[in-house]
Amino acid sequence: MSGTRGTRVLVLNSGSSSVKYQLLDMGGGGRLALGLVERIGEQSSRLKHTPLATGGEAREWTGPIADHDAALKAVAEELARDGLGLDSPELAAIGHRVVHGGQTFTEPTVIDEAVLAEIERLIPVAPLHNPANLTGIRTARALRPDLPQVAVFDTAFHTTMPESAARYAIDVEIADAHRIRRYGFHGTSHAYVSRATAKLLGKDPSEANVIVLHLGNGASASAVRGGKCVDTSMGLTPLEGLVMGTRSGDMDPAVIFHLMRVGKMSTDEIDTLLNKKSGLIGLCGDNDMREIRRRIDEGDERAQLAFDIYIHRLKKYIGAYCAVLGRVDAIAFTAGVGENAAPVREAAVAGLEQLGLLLDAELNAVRGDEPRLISPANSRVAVAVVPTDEELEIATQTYALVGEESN
Ligand SMILES: Nc1ncnc2c1ncn2[C@@H]1O[C@H](COP(=O)(O)OP(=O)(O)O)[C@@H](O)[C@H]1O
Ligand SMILES: CC(=O)OP(=O)(O)O
Ligand SMILES: [Mg+2]
Repeated sequence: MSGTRGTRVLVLNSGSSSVKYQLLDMGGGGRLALGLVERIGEQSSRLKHTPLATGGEAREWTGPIADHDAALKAVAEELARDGLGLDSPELAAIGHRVVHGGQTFTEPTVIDEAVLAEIERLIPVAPLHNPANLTGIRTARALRPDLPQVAVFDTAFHTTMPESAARYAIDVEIADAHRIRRYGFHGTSHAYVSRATAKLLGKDPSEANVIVLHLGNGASASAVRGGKCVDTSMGLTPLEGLVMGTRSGDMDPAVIFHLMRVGKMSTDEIDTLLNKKSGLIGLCGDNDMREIRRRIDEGDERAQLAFDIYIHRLKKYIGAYCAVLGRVDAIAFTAGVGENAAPVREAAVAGLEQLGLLLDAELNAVRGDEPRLISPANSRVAVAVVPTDEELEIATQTYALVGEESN
């Protein structure tokens, strides 16, 4: 069976309300198709599918897509229209992004019932993500029960964090009994981007110290020393750290007791408040950085305040990780905001000359899909924009594992 397997890998990156996907030929054919389903669960769900293999035009439609199961079936239909359907014998495996792997999963893992049960057990510590990941896996398994399905965990890259960074300063027995520690997320992106940044500097990853700022809807920073993560901003769950689209990031935990005792809010209400109604959307009503910048240009003070709080937090993490690493070779901006929002990069680095960080305004304004430097030659620390590619990284890890297993 394995000898007849093809070389294609379908990657599914299921977010809380979206699915990003890519079909790649790992035998040298590159990307065959990619796309995105967003606003799942709303009336105006949107699917955008780009059939790269056939050189066809991107197809786009909007309409209600109820859940991740329906989203994946819609994706399968689009792929089938291009002759790239999930029934293809050329498909070697399906790779899934899984956000929380706890301490159990430190490597890409072929999914079986026991793996599914563990991902399900971890739902309380990734409430926005693991349920969507599970639905994606179950639907994909139903469509192709014969194919290996591989989970690639966001948490895996962060398992090298020393105990001094991974532990909270709480009672050790209680922490261990409940497996409370800092796991970190977006690890596939931090791994890919830190390596790509080293390459941009002409260094081997084992020689480069890099701060990666992954700024998407969820956002996290990591300190990577010689290719290994030594600290990251997310913790037990993807709620800690930076200000995000809808999540608060760092806060005095006593805010929660106060909301319970004085605000009379329930645990679930507070959970929803901090995960879905905080961050940029809580501060100004918008979580899309494009919209926030547009409002700032019109003089909107709430949008300006949200932006300032977002930048203040980001700066604190840059400073902290300079201290953690001691020597920093580069800072890399990535993900939707990091790759596209020049004003965010400019504001985050402004005033950090003492830390060796300079920005070239003209380079910062250039748009592009390739990794690029945005600092002048005399900047002691290089500042870079390095587009992430979680799907490619997941495909690479999936194919390596499936190839290994079939030998
Ligand atoms: N041109 C742009 N300028 C500013 N922000 C942008 C731009 N394009 C995308 N973004 C931001 O990127 C975010 C999505 O980033 P992405 O990495 O795709 O997030 P996720 O994977 O978490 O859904 C959007 O919410 C938006 O704020
Ligand atoms: C872990 C996490 O926050 O992921 P995302 O940015 O996709 O929401
Ligand atoms: Mg993302």
